[in-house]
Amino acid sequence: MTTVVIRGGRVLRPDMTVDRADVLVDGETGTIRAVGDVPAGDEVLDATEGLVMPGLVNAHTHAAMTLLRGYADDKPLDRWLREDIWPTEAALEPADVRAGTDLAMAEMIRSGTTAFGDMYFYMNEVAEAVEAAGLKARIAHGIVTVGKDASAAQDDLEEGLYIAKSHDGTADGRVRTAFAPHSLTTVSEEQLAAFVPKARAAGVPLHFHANETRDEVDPIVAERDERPLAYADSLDMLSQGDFLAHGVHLDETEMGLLADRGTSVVHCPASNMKLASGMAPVQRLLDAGVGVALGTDGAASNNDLDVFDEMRDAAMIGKLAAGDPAAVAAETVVRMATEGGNRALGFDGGRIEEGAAADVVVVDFDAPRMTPVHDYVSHLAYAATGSDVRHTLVDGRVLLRDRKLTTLDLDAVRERAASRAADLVDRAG
Ligand SMILES: CSC[C@H]1O[C@@H](n2cnc3c(O)ncnc32)[C@H](O)[C@@H]1O
Ligand SMILES: [Zn+2]
Repeated sequence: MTTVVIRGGRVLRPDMTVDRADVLVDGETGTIRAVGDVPAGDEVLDATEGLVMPGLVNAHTHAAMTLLRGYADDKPLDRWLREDIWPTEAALEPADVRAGTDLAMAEMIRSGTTAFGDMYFYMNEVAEAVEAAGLKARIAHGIVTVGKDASAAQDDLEEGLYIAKSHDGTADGRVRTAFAPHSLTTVSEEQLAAFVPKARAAGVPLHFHANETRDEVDPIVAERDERPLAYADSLDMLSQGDFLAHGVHLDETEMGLLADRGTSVVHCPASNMKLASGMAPVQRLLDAGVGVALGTDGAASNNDLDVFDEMRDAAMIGKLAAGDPAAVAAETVVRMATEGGNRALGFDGGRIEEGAAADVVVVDFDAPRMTPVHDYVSHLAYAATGSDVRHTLVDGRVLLRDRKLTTLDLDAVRERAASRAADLVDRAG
């Protein structure tokens, strides 16, 4: 099957207008061949009462944390990580990560995500899982050296570099990589100074958590008498193509630095709310010219991987943070979830137009929740959920057809994930 016609629906154009059009995608080249009156294809997908739009991008997650969904809730970040998450993750095995990642991808494909940014452990398994499921991902081994002896820390840093070098461009270019020190407080200055240049030499971007909580920012300022992103910049950690997660507590100078350097911020509104980390200054970031994408963060701090929810949350909390209902408007969050995510991860999706990557979803507009339709973009931002997604395609390949996964066996994936999660929690004691 090389060409697919998506027939009978409306199309969300790059300028955010909507009109009646069919779309022809080419599974050989992975691109959109035509939009409008299109010739016949090898396969037809029905889009009646649907909207054809660019696939959503979940630009910051820890996919296999689906195994820890609902395991520990209602604590602030630092206590949640130290008391619950890190002790349990210490018992992770490679097969857990495969099972949790498969579950995450099933959830993401079903809710219209076509690419994700992942930072976790056992990333050889993640690369294999992404290749098999057909999604796109920029993956990275997450490096935490705090609390480790010198040799274990060195191994962790080397593993981060090895994963970045060995998987980049695999799966026909669907798997890309990054170098991912977990944060500015969990990897030391000496280690960052030694390894960031190696990542630069390897030509991979950086992905790290930054400015997430006051408890993380204040000690950096107290110890160094400089803001976290000034410190990161001094270590060459802010470049074009790099992306940092959260960016909640930022001052104007840091926002200017991000804009100047071309570093994206992945806004994670649900995780920031659940952990009470704070309200990111999203409209101010956009006004400063910073690229902003959306991420769910891991399923343990969200607790789902639905980027539609993230759009709605981003719009709602963005207005609250700005004290302005016009801030972070519907069109803005749709752009953040599509173009912004692709830009942050360095993929070429995000537009329904001839020649663009065929990362495409069809969203049903026939649910009571979506009726009437005065404004399609309004519904995408404020009313739709992942359960409204009918079809998902990546590089022109159908991964969800009429709500049924084509590359993952959902029952088997759920069963394996539930069983590995139970064993993991037992092992962790
Ligand atoms: C070293 S792999 C990634 C690491 O990050 C942890 N994590 C999950 N959510 C967050 C968050 O919001 N801030 C910081 N770190 C987070 C995850 O459990 C892994 O240990
Ligand atoms: Zn995270």
